[in-house]
Amino acid sequence: MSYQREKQVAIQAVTAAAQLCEQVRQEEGSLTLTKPDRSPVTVADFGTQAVICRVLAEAFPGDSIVGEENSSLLRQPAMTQQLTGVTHYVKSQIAEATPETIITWIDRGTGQVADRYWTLDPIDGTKGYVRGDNYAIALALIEDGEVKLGVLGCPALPIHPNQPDGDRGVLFVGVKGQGTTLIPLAGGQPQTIRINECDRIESLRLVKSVESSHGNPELEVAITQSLGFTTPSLQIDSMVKYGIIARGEADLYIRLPFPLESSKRQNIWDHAAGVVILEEAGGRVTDMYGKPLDFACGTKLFNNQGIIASNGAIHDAVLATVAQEIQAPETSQSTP
Ligand SMILES: Nc1ncnc2c1ncn2[C@@H]1O[C@H](COP(=O)(O)O)[C@@H](O)[C@H]1OP(=O)(O)O
Ligand SMILES: [Mg+2]
Ligand SMILES: [Mg+2]
Ligand SMILES: [Mg+2]
Repeated sequence: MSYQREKQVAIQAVTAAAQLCEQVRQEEGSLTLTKPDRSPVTVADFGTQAVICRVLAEAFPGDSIVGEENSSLLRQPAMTQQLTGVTHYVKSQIAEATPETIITWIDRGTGQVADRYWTLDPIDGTKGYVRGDNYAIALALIEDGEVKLGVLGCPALPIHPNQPDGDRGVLFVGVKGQGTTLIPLAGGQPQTIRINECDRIESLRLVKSVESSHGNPELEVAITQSLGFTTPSLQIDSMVKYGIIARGEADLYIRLPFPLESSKRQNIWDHAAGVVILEEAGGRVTDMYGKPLDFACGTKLFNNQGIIASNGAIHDAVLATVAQEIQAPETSQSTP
């Protein structure tokens, strides 16, 4: 299958969502609400899920969508003002939107994992978004447990890695068997991207989270030291990290549980789009034991622990080092 129509619809949906997110960030004062699990969510997370689910539902009415958000917080009587805010921004993208249709569209994203389904993180890296830094809108299509298409909208990412103060706003688009392209969010020619082919250890670079509570940073640093990395790491929020490796700006992203034996598992929407984007650019993604990620078992990666995403060439060496380091008790229990 060429996935041509899926790709075109996903790009259209993510581009509209990126415009919404940037409009909210420019116009809103206080952005953050708190979900029952204490994690942050904003008017833009809800607006983005509404817009993307609406576009997908129109184009592919039979497809299930598994998204991060649902409307339960927004439907509470105390949230009327926030729902009005979401409606205002969604209307900029879809003129006929009403509070009622928006609730329906958001909850269109509470579907089940199926033989064919979409997974959506309307804003990945909400903390980065609120801080004014990087974030990603992440949409992926999965068939038979394999990611076939991934689109990552990265509105705050510089288009050219060597021009950090230049124009921003990038779409990464990966299609199984067809490679990965980078397209400026404002429009322009798709450009095929590849991972960094250089395997000189001293030039290799880790890309890591800004938020230290999201992984096991001391162990992650111990692994890169053991591998011999000397180039300072990049720090960037969200799944943008996958795109950064896919275009050769960094070589490795490690996300390990804390503590190591934690039963917590990663959400499918936090990785699916990044996996196909990086693999189609020449990279490799597995769990910390080298197993492929299993997107067929539910909303979380229940069959996988930890994530290793790399330029491919160093992957086996990284897995061997991870295996060594996780057996060293003094690093495995370190505080993040
Ligand atoms: N306390 C947490 N533990 C693990 N993951 C988290 C936590 N809080 C947020 N996340 C998720 O981690 C990812 C971003 O982390 P990072 O930028 O450090 O890579 C996002 O998917 C984010 O969810 P969200 O999509 O709600 O932003
Ligand atoms: Mg969240
Ligand atoms: Mg996320
Ligand atoms: Mg999110």
